[in-house]
Amino acid sequence: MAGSDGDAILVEGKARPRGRFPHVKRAGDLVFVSGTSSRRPDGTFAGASADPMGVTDLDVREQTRAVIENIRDLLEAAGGGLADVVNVTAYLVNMNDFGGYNEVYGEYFDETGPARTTVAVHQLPHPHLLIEIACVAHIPTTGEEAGT
Ligand SMILES: N/C(=C\C=C\C(=O)O)C(=O)O
Repeated sequence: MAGSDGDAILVEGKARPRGRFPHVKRAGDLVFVSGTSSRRPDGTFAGASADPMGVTDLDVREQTRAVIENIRDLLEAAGGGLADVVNVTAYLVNMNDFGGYNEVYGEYFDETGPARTTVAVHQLPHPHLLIEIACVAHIPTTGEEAGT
């Protein structure tokens, strides 16, 4: 954990938030994960490349996998994991990517897993992004967090 102010956590080794918000915020036994992309700590994106002419190659499957793996890391910093996720909100810039996204999603979660909502949005905070996911996890506190 890079920093923690009360129940707000910035996770060391992960891409820094692009604004003044934490990666993760705990509220009681619920842990809220900020919208997360496939961004790496160096600012590049898994599932996105561009040639010198600016022609892009964007892969929703690779981006979806990287997003979920990033979320896994954030949840582990909060003492939990993907199995604790109870709600997912996924933002796609193009519903034509739904199939690829849904396929990779199904490798991580099934009908016993979190509730899910998927919507298309006009834009995400970088033109190479096809997907961003925010989620909520149920991770009961152990008491150690409060120093008890
Ligand atoms: N969650 C937000 C941006 C995330 C960007 C990223 O993970 O690359 C936000 O601006 O609210």
